[in-house]
Amino acid sequence: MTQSSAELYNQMHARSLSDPAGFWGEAAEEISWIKRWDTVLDDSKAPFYRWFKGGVMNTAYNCIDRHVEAGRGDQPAIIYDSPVTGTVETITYREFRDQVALFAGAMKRLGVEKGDRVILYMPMIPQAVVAMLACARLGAVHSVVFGGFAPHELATRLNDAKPRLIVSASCGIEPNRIVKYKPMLDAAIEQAEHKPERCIVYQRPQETAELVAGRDVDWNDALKGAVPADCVPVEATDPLYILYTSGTTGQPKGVIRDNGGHAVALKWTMKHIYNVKPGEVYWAASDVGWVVGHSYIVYAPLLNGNTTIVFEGKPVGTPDPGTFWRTIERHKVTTLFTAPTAFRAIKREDPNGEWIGKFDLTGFRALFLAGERSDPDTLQWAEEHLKVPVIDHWWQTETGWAISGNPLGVHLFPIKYGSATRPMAGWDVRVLAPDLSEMPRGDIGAICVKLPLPPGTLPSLWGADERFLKSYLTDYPGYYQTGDAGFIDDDGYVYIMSRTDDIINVAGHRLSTGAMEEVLSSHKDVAECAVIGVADDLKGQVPLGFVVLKMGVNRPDAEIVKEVVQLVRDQIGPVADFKRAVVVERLPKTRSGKILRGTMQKIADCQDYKMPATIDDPAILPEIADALKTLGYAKSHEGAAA
Ligand SMILES: CCC(=O)SCCNC(=O)CCNC(=O)[C@H](O)C(C)(C)COP(=O)(O)OP(=O)(O)OC[C@H]1O[C@@H](n2cnc3c(N)ncnc32)[C@H](O)[C@@H]1OP(=O)(O)O
Repeated sequence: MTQSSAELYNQMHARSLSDPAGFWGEAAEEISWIKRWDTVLDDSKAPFYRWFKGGVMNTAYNCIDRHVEAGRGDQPAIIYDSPVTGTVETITYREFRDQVALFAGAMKRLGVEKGDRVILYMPMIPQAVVAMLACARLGAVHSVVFGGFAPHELATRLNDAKPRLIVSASCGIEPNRIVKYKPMLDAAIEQAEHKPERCIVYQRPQETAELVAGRDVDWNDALKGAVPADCVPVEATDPLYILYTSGTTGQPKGVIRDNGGHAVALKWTMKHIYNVKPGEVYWAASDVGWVVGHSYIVYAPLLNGNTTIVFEGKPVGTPDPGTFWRTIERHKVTTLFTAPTAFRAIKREDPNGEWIGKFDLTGFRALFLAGERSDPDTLQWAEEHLKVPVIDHWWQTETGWAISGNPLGVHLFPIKYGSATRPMAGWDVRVLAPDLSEMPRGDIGAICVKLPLPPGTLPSLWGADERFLKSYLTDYPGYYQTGDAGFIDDDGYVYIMSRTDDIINVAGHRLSTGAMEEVLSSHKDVAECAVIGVADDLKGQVPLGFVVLKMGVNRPDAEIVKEVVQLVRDQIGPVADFKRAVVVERLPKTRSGKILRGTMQKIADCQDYKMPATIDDPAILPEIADALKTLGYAKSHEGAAA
């Protein structure tokens, strides 16, 4: 009797939980090791688990050199497609190996060694990927900072990661402006306590950055006379990169990714989750500054011997809403991965999908969505117009790859709108009540994952083991607390509904309202404040601020609002999209002084809410509703439902 593919998934998932060492030990055969591991899963220091302890390998070798040696030297490794500069450039695996080895040699000459940190502050150009892989080649630990962050955020990361070197570029290109990186880099270094020894700057034709003598080196000068560097053997458990993500305060969390477990897990996902074969063209339309960029623009496709697209553009406006389909046709992309917000932008400009029909998408097989909750309308629109499986999957910066999804390479489960389908191999997903009991199927609770987490997930936070324990492993002992709330239905489908903390998701970007409140509080006229995330048709959520002014301040409200908006842009960056704020007399609080942000958000989004039993002064809520109405929110608010 032949086994159905659904049974295959069931067996695979069950085995990955009952025999993780056997399961991932087999998956690790797909990776090239210099020395095999002593232990697949080391639990001797649980809850700090380590994968492939004793194993020695090099991630860059697995991403590049091994493919050249196996005959893929002439296959494109990277296609750089930049509608904002009108450039299309192809780099073969052989060329890529040579560029990476030479740049690694240049960094080595500047003193970068195994274990050193290197911060990359780069736009979406191939040099960003070259620099990432060059770090991996040397065993140096890269930390990529998204270009939409302001100098203050970069400075915070400099102080935490303490890099020896920064690699940057003269500018990024947004559709409406050139973003000069170098003044921001200089400002960040000025603000930071930790100063890097050197900076390498890639000068783009659109902008020439001024270099600081003795500290900054032009990318091309750094390469002159450099000796190509070999791959440095690293322990499987050595860090490959640090990627910062929003915490509940202004201090972001440095998620660590190791080398061995990461390579094993990501290679596995390409076949089992994405159903992509070596040699095919895979495109994650994101940014290397996010985990999607790390995992699915860079490491997973390269580990799998795919061609990856580095796309410097936006879903609309560069130049039109057909840019995704043009790119798929031009490069014969089989699989696209992007955030739902990108599709909402396209749908808004091309509601009938007319641009899709203009291109030949014959070889296009699947669309994957992640980064925020996929709204059913957008997903159905994509299904209807693309006529391929559209798969929502759920994961986080911390996890590095999908917790829950639809494993296209094993079995395509029927799609249920609003659900990220089933847990992937290695993920023992549970919905828990605060007393650790499991919620009945269909009931909402805290989504947690029973330890150990599979390979490729965060082993800790950079220099912050205690924060790692407190943030993820303390409230639900024996489990990883995802910070998401949701439920599992009778068929085992996972539904993610909301966050359990103050993190909001703006256009697929994870942001802390607490960090924004810290910025607002620093304004000289602000006595207290609150920031909430309100629903937005395009971006999913956008932040909205309330400020209470200090006694005696009598400047116009509009002036102060303008200043606080600018302050957040200057301190966090344009990516926060903090453009809406209002001055109020007072904030609604509980009798113990806790601001009722959840209630304010419900009023803004015109949702029913219950009058909190602990509210100090119920009369404040109508004041909040009136203030929200001035910004176009809470339009149909008529008061509390109960
Ligand atoms: C699964 C694990 C994860 O969640 S990893 C994270 C996954 N998330 C993603 O991949 C992000 C998906 N979102 C996007 O790619 C963009 O938001 C898309 C959809 C392309 C829209 O871009 P855009 O039109 O620029 O809007 P936005 O909200 O991103 O930008 C807000 C303001 O920030 C700016 N910005 C953006 N990127 C940069 C950059 N690299 N450098 C400098 N500035 C940047 C934008 O220009 C915009 O500025 P402004 O407010 O209009 O002046």
